[in-house]
Amino acid sequence: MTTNEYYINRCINIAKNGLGSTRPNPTVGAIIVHNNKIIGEGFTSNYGGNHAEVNAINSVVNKALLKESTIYVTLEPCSHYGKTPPCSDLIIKTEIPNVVIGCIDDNEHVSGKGIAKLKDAGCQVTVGVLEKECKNHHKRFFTFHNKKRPYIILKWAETENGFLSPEKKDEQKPVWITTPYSRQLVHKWRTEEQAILIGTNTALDDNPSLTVRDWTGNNPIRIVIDRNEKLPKTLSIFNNQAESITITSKNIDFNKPIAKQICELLFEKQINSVIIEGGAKTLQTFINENLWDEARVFKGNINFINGTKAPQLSGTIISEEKISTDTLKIYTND
Ligand SMILES: NC(=O)C1=CN([C@@H]2O[C@H](COP(=O)(O)OP(=O)(O)OC[C@H]3O[C@@H](n4cnc5c(N)ncnc54)[C@H](OP(=O)(O)O)[C@@H]3O)[C@@H](O)[C@H]2O)C=CC1
Ligand SMILES: Nc1c(N[C@@H]2O[C@H](COP(=O)(O)O)[C@@H](O)[C@H]2O)[nH]c(=O)[nH]c1=O
Ligand SMILES: [Zn+2]
Repeated sequence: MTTNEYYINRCINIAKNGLGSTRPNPTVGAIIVHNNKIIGEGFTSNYGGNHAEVNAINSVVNKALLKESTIYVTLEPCSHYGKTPPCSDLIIKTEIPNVVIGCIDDNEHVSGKGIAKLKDAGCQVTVGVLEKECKNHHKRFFTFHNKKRPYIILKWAETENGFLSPEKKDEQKPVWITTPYSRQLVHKWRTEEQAILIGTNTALDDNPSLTVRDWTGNNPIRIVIDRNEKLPKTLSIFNNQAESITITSKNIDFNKPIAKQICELLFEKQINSVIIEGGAKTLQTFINENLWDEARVFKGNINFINGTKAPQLSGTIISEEKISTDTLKIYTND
């Protein structure tokens, strides 16, 4: 790893602290280095707050050192007035001479303009350090801007013999296939996404609340498919712990492919990521319409004799790990 890569990698790690609280804005990480020493760090504040560069610059105790420093940042510094003034202007004003950038911001308001501004002011700018890793870190933001839809994560838990739920259930709650450790990880994931979506049968059969209880962070917006508006408002998904949106035949046409229409609806609502937690029909609908980016599939070590079969998916496995007695495989769609 080169020195530049080492520092950009640090920016990515710092940025992860802001995942889920800056939405729909990207969660950027920035550090300031003077003579091979990190003198400032920052990540994007909650939506509407400071950008990462501002937080990093503010955190430097001896501001006189800025004139001899390098600022590292995962995404091109902004050049436009949004909720805050342009970061490229601040870098120029504070006279930081060197700027190292992970990837270009292809949002039409920025798209190279931040870099041009910095260069025009005489800054030494290096672009594309750990570009792939930075683009991956900003995957929600890039998918939203380039594909005009949210980043879509499919998630389910299946038994060793491939079932999501048993044929018969006595109670209106989930039958747990995975261990509490995996469930805690799922709650962490919920904090990282702007929305969570389930199908009608899951809402009725499991009565899930879809909130974050085993981790600290924001609850996602809960979205449920309810073609005929038959779901009782007493279900936990409609409680006041988080926002809920219902997708009915009033806002989409159920005679046409629905995943595409749901994506359009979420794009209109500025939702840049969604985790789809089932059931089988809903997950398979998004797979069949090829509207998914990542699938996180748990296999627990129990079996059901019969029941709802797990979805069928083909993708590339990018990681496989053991979580207690569960196996978690992550697929990407490429
Ligand atoms: N192990 C796990 O990870 C999970 C397990 N589950 C289990 O899965 C079971 C539910 O799965 P499943 O029955 O497949 O149900 P879903 O939750 O996917 O709901 C499917 C229903 O949604 C409505 N819908 C209408 N159009 C569509 C469409 N095009 N695509 C999808 N849904 C549409 C339909 O209801 P209508 O006909 O009324 O309009 C349909 O029957 C439950 O028993 C639950 O316990 C659920 C989530 C995760
Ligand atoms: N059964 C099962 C899962 N079920 C999923 O979790 C939802 C329950 O959410 P909540 O009410 O917030 O706890 C449920 O409706 C379904 O989407 N998830 C898993 O990781 N492992 C499991 O074994
Ligand atoms: Zn900015």
